[in-house]
Amino acid sequence: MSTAHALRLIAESLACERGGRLVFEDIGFSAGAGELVAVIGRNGAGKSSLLRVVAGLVPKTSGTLSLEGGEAEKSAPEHMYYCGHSDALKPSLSVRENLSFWRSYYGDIRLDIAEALDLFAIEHLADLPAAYLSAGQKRRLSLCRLFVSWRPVWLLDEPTSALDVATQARLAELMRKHLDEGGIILAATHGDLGLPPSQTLTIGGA
Ligand SMILES: Nc1ncnc2c1ncn2[C@@H]1O[C@H](COP(=O)(O)OP(=O)(O)OP(=O)(O)O)[C@@H](O)[C@H]1O
Repeated sequence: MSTAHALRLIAESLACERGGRLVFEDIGFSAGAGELVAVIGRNGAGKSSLLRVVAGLVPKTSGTLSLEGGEAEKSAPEHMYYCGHSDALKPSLSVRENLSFWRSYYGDIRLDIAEALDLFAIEHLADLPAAYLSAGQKRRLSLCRLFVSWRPVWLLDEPTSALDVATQARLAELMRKHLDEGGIILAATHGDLGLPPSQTLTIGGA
């Protein structure tokens, strides 16, 4: 956790093609520890694609990406959590089992399962199969993953979608805490994240 204070995520002249079509080009940013970058733009502009490129899930067509100040033995994506539109839950596993899976997958254990579920007030749902959760409950569970293990860079794709107003405020509070601890957040959004971004990156000319 201590290395995070020297962290800097730098992207230069990034371009991305999907399905043989150029989605964006010449995208750059530099985000240091404690910074929130809001990624904005119209539907289909490439916000999700950018987050997926940064996470190493989609190849960049050109440009450079680097993470300075990370742990030498880890790759850049190993410093990152990617929370996409789909909540990445296994429907037949219980809420607790889903979170346990991610906790052992990510390592660097931080909170226990009950503590993490409690952050988003879903501890009472721990034994329910994920398939039975409402959309907002699924999103809450997906966000709990951020807290079971420590990863300094959070890539959040419309993190407030499906969340009620109180839970959006809770997420903003927890994002603030992560930034105060030296984390970096890139969040694609069409709305208000509940805390002011350090910088705004517009994809596709909005
Ligand atoms: N797997 C894929 N294969 C081909 N094209 C894709 C693929 N995924 C996304 N695209 C295309 O890439 C473009 C950018 O999509 P992306 O999801 O990154 O946009 P976005 O800015 O996040 O949109 P939204 O605001 O609607 O979520 C779209 O035109 C989309 O159709």
